[in-house]
Amino acid sequence: MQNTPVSSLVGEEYEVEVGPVAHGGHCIARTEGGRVLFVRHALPGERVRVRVTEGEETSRFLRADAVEILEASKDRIEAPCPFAGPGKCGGCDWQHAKPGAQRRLKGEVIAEQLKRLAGLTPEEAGWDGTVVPAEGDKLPAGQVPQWRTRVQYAVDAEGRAGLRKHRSHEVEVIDHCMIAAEGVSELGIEQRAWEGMASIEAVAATGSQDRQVILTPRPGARLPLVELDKPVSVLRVEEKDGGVHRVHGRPFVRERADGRTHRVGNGGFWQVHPKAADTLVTAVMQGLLPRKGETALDLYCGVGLFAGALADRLGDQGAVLGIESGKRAVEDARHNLADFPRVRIEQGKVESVLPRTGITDVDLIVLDPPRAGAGKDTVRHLSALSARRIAYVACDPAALARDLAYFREGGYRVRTLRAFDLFPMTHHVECVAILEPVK
Ligand SMILES: C[S@@+](CC[C@H](N)C(=O)[O-])C[C@H]1O[C@@H](n2cnc3c(N)ncnc32)[C@H](O)[C@@H]1O
Repeated sequence: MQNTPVSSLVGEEYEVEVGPVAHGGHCIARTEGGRVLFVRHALPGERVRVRVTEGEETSRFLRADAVEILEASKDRIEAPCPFAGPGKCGGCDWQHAKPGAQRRLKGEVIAEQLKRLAGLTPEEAGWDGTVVPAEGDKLPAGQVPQWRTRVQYAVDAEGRAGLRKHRSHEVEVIDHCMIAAEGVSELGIEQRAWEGMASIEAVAATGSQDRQVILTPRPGARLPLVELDKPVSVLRVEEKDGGVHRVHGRPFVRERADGRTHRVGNGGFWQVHPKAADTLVTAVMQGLLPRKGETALDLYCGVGLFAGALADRLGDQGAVLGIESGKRAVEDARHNLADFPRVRIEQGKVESVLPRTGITDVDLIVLDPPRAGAGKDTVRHLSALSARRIAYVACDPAALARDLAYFREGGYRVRTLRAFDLFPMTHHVECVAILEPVK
């Protein structure tokens, strides 16, 4: 009895010309019959043989991997990582592209999203079209930046650590992740057996020696005795409800950015690239140009990265309100910003807390929402607060472009946009847009 539906096209092969890059780490191609393919492991302009990985006769598009390169792009290189490639680790999308080409591809995706969803050209967005590498990431050919300070490993049924395959629960067992920061690699997660664990997150803080391992056991499994060579704190996560418990050591790590130390507890959010927090604070402050005594909002504030940077610059007469949904992140933000009496952090969702604050005007706004963006209602609310400038920090160019269109309806235009390659080898990219009211 065959499980695969008769109409499945998985495993079918086609020879195709690869078209432009699309959001999500793949390129667009068409079969001779005109069927749209999202092709991974290919580059624009190449001629390749693809094998379908997802899709049926009736699907609007098919997903496929380039399994043979018939005519290669000049941007192609041999993937430096042995675990990258069709059917293997899903963590990196552009291992097979030269670093400069990776940034160009990300730039093309941003430009396409801006055009399609916000009707903006790069010039209209005040963007020079470049995606800038983080300081220190321009390396000689063949070398890969070791930037991932937080790595989420999956564990297979035999207790071996690895990374998930693309759009799959299957684990690609690895002995080393090339993009992991040295502090993460030194923990040797891949060299140990992790029976009974579902996943392991390894964290190497920036600017302190704090290291943390966060274990999620499978239901009923016992925790392994974690004896790593370095002093490492260990947390345990309940798989069913996400509750986090301290096993030993501190329940937080200390991250340095913008000349301050930030406590980040229970595996809460912190920028992953070691240069990201400083890069983004600099871009936001250069865009907002805060003045002494101004008032500001830091929305989706995490442990208070931008709220602290703003409070520092607004001085004793200024005031900052941060809003963050994570309970533990709010506790950390309040701790991190305790030396600023005129900073307040509210816990809850921006969309429900912001209307309750009764705030009717503010000088500056920073928003750094999760991948889904802020959405129409929140943007409409923000547009009515008469802010002199707004900084929008975005990890998803599609959500950014959608929200920029809402801001335009609210009377704001993009003054400048900058893009940073804070996730080398993957398709992810970070943008900072600075908005101001249309005069
Ligand atoms: C991209 S992170 C930014 C954190 C912080 N700005 C930083 O750079 O460290 C987004 C944050 O928004 C929080 N969050 C997600 N949805 C939210 C919502 N609807 N309202 C408030 N906070 C939310 C998450 O818990 C996370 O801390």
